[in-house]
Amino acid sequence: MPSTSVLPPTAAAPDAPNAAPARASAVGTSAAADRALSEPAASPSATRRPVPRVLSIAGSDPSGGAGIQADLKSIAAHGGYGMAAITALTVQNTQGVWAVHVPPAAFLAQQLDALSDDISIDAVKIGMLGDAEVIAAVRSWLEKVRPAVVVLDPVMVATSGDRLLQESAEAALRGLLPLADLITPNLAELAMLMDEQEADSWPAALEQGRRLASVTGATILVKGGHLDGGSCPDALVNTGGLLSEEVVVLQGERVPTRNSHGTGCSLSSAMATAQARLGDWEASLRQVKPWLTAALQNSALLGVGRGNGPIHHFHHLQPPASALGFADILWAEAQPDLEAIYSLQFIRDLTDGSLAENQFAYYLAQDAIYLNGYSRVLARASALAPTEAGQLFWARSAQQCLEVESELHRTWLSTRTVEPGLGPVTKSYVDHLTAASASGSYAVLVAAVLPCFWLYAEVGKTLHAEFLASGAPADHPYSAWLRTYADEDFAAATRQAIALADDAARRGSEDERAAMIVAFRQSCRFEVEFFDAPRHHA
Ligand SMILES: Nc1ncnc2c1ncn2[C@@H]1O[C@H](COP(=O)(O)OP(=O)(O)O)[C@@H](O)[C@H]1O
Ligand SMILES: Cc1ncc(COP(=O)(O)OP(=O)(O)O)c(N)n1
Repeated sequence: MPSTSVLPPTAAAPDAPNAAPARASAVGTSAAADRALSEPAASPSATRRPVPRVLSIAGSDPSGGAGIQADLKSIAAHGGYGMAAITALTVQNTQGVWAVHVPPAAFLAQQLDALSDDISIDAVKIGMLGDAEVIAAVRSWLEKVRPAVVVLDPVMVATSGDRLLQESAEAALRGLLPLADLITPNLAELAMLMDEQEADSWPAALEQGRRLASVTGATILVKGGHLDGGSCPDALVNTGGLLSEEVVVLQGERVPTRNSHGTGCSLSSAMATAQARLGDWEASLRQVKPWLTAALQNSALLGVGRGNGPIHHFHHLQPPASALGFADILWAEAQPDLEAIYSLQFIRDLTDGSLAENQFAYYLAQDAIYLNGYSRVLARASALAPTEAGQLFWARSAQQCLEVESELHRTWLSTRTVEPGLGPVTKSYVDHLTAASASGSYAVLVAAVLPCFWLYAEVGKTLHAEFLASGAPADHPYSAWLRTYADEDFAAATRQAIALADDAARRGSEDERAAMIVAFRQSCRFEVEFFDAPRHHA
């Protein structure tokens, strides 16, 4: 920990108007390098507040995972009072950024002045800036109103690959760096700020971080999110003696999830808030990193979007994932696909009875082919099951599949004319299940076969309820089929399959559980495609 004797006096009294000490103006000046010693930014005692007032100057992400929206959640999750001045509006969801609109910089300047004229700001987090004019507006405000904690996340390109800062503004962003106390670049941003190649290893990243710390005088948070491998370290680097050592590394495990949308935004605003409360960067990172890891671990519970989903900022207000069954996590993962199924034309037409007969016939024929392959895979699950109850359940289910297949041919398909061929979606789905059965992992196999029980039962229950709610019209062409969805035996079998998956997850390793989620998600995706296939291939 830094001794208080090396720390300078307070930059601004907690309730006094924000003061504006002189700051170095460009990267690479010796004044900038000296700053860490002469005026290390966070002046602990004065900035420590039970509920710090934290301003985020960043872009808006309407999907709520990154930008201002993530910052406000992150600030609140760390006990701060959040404020937001919006630099840019994005058209964005979990799959990418589709457009960016940057309002006039003068309007942002007005917002910033209105805030600092009225409110003592304990910490500022700066995120997406968009263009050079916005950077200039933020810069002149920072030079005027110098909050005690300034965290700069040099947002340039989203994980999706979309640009969030005009290329022509990169030099202006470099010029802003010495005004920050903490800079939180990811590996690509770190390389760009140093005008060097991206680091290909953790030691190389730390070296690059050290160079950036030395030219800016700021503390650098080097992030390991984009590294390969099972670990995910972060490090604080300061060459001016602000930390207990020049480089302080915090090890961390990599969470096997693709829900990493907004991790950088959330981390930087959490650090700004924690620093305003604790006045110590190391203590702040020690508090923030485990929170972020848990927010990633619990992200599946949110079930937001079909791409890189957001993290769960308020996971600590809910039972932790470990207290929930693994099946709850799988169910959260399935929600986007379930929603996709309900919005399919095939499902809507089947429910209201307007579905073309050839599409229904194609669906039935593919179902029969699928059930045959599915039966073989269930038989394999029976062979691998660790308990007799599991062995019996999967064997019985395999047999029932063959019985339903033969019933389909005897009744539903006997009066219809359909091409008997194996459709592309059916083939891909069965191939995926067969690959899971060849993986040798019972847990992965059970996760792969589960959506066919679970999503089908859920969709069936909903469709049947809608059919009854519409008065169960006698002339509905698919009424007999919709009534089959009410089968209580299938619902009971589904409950048992879920319980067996839960049990398999409990017995499996961490890696196996991660592989279960991947296999389950893939099958959920195939469930959507299976219902959509008649529209394309009938
Ligand atoms: N899969 C993961 N598991 C654990 N921590 C992660 C994971 N992905 C990112 N992080 C953490 O999220 C934070 C943001 O890191 P990073 O992804 O490198 O930045 P950015 O979001 O700006 O691209 C860092 O603290 C990093 O360690
Ligand atoms: C409005 C907005 N600001 C920043 C980002 C980038 O967020 P970040 O946390 O750096 O990382 P990803 O979300 O790209 O993983 C954004 N997307 N939108």
